[in-house]
Amino acid sequence: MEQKIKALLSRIVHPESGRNIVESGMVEHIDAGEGRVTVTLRFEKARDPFAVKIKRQVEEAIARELSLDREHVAVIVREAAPKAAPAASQHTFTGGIGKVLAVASGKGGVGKSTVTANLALTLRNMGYRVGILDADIYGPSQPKMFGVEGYLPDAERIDGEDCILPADAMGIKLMSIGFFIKPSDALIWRDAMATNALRQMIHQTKWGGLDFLLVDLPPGTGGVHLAVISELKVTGAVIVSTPQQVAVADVRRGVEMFRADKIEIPVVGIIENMAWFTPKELPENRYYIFGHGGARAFAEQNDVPFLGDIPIVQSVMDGSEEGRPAAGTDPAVESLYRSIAEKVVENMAKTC
Ligand SMILES: Nc1ncnc2c1ncn2[C@@H]1O[C@H](COP(=O)(O)OP(=O)(O)OP(=O)(O)O)[C@@H](O)[C@H]1O
Repeated sequence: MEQKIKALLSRIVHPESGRNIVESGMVEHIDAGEGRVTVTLRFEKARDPFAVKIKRQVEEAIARELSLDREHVAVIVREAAPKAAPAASQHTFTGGIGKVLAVASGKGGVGKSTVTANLALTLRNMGYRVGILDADIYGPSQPKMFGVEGYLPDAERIDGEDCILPADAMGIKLMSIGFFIKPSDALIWRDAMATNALRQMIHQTKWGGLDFLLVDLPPGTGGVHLAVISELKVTGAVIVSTPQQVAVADVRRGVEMFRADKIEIPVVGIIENMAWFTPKELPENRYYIFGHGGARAFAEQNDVPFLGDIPIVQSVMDGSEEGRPAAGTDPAVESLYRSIAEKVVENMAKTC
């Protein structure tokens, strides 16, 4: 039985090495019997970006070929310990990236990922070449925003270097930490593990030529922010806030983080999201549920440009659910984002 399993696993190839997983010694152990199979795979790299894909391929192949239920096939993934520091001479595919715009927020749930997706699509529709790096390790939502959740990145070899292919999300090159981990993994990830994977995603993704790379950061300030800042030359940052969040210390801390000594990343502006609500039947009415004007005042007091406000709109929420950002489908939302995107381009040209 073990030989039979080995034979079928030898058809599975690691996209980066190009060698089959049996030949390259990745199949550490096979335990077969009583209608159950357990396979232990060993990956040389910590957080190998292809571990999820290969694990799934192994499960599918065994279940299919041996006519077993999927729950009777267990694949254990073992990985090498993460390396403490990156290789100094690491090759990078970031050379064609023009400007890097970090999108940050003081707290979670304010719509930072939604704003990133809509802003990226607007820039794309204005004719720019755009990429998104979804670095929100605690809840990577860009794959869902663009309806590419099932995407499993493949590898390609260019000039002797391995690169990972990003998803094509409505003409935007999208690389997300969500392509490599299960949603249930996200919460238990520690910054150190995430940093290692992020570093690979930044440098190994085949970005090609981009005018803008938008980075969807986790909420708050932390290790991932520092990792992104140290691996990528971030040209500017945008802060997303809701009216009730705007005056609080978290937003100020966000601004201070980018402006800190030795970091010195210009804050391109602040966007107020969920600024008001207009019911469909009363299109002239605006209800400022969470307060009014706070972001503008904060911007003035802290010498940060105010980029604009976005109301609570059903189409924005539906767009995120359906994998089609509203800035590409709802003309009212499109025009709000257009005005914000123009200011972003202008402010980046001026200050970055
Ligand atoms: N302007 C808006 N109108 C209506 N719904 C919105 C708007 N902005 C965001 N939402 C909805 O609010 C929810 C949270 O948005 P999102 O996931 O973008 O927040 P986030 O700040 O990125 O959160 P996280 O902390 O998980 O990273 C989503 O359901 C989204 O569809």
